[in-house]
Amino acid sequence: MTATLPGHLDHLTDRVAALRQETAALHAHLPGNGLVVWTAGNVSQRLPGTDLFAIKGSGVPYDDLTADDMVVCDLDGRVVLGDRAPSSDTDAHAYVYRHRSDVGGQVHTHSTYATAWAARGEPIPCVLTMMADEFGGEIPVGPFALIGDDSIGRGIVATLQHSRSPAVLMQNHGVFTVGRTGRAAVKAAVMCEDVARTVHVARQLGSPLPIAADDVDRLFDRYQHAYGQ
Ligand SMILES: O=C(CO)[C@@H](O)[C@H](O)COP(=O)(O)O
Repeated sequence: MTATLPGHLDHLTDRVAALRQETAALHAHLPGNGLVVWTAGNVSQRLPGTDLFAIKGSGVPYDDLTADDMVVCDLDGRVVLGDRAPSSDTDAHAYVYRHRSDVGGQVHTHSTYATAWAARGEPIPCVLTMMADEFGGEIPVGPFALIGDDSIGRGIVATLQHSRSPAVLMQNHGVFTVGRTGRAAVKAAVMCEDVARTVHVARQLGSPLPIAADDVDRLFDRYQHAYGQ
């Protein structure tokens, strides 16, 4: 239990407080979009330019989440601030932050449709323009990994190395997403569930049509670089 930052990190006090507040607030999007039940899932965010990140305390109900329930850890997963035991996935998130300097936020959910694909170990094929836009191809499947150490993180990093997708379906487990910010990772988790559901329904009706690889590239490029304001 550490109620204040260690002395050498004193200068980060205000930024860490803001990070904990923002990370707590992002969690509301998970039950809000039907991506989790009870205490499943978590969000983390890196404090930019530092070796720190904030993550949900383990097993804390979403209704009760406040900034004080966000545990601040270093990139080895050691707690530097917080009264709670950190998320079961802390070592996994830490591994991803250590190996992906471009990642500023991560989300984990057990959202129903995407997790049903994970249970079968089947990637979601790129058959929707929205998938090309956000994921740049299929949503890949990572290996089965036990919970509690960095095994999940290793699977995430290894799988996403060969993909433009910010989401990976960890086999028999669920969805893990990465983003430049926590908000971007939340968006990827919301969109992952949406396309998982649509492609599932399409498969009940027939055979979804793949999108040609060069069209996937064009769609991805437009959405990533020209879409929006
Ligand atoms: O599935 C897992 C473990 O990967 C978690 O999502 C749990 O469902 C929630 O764990 P905490 O973050 O509350 O420890």
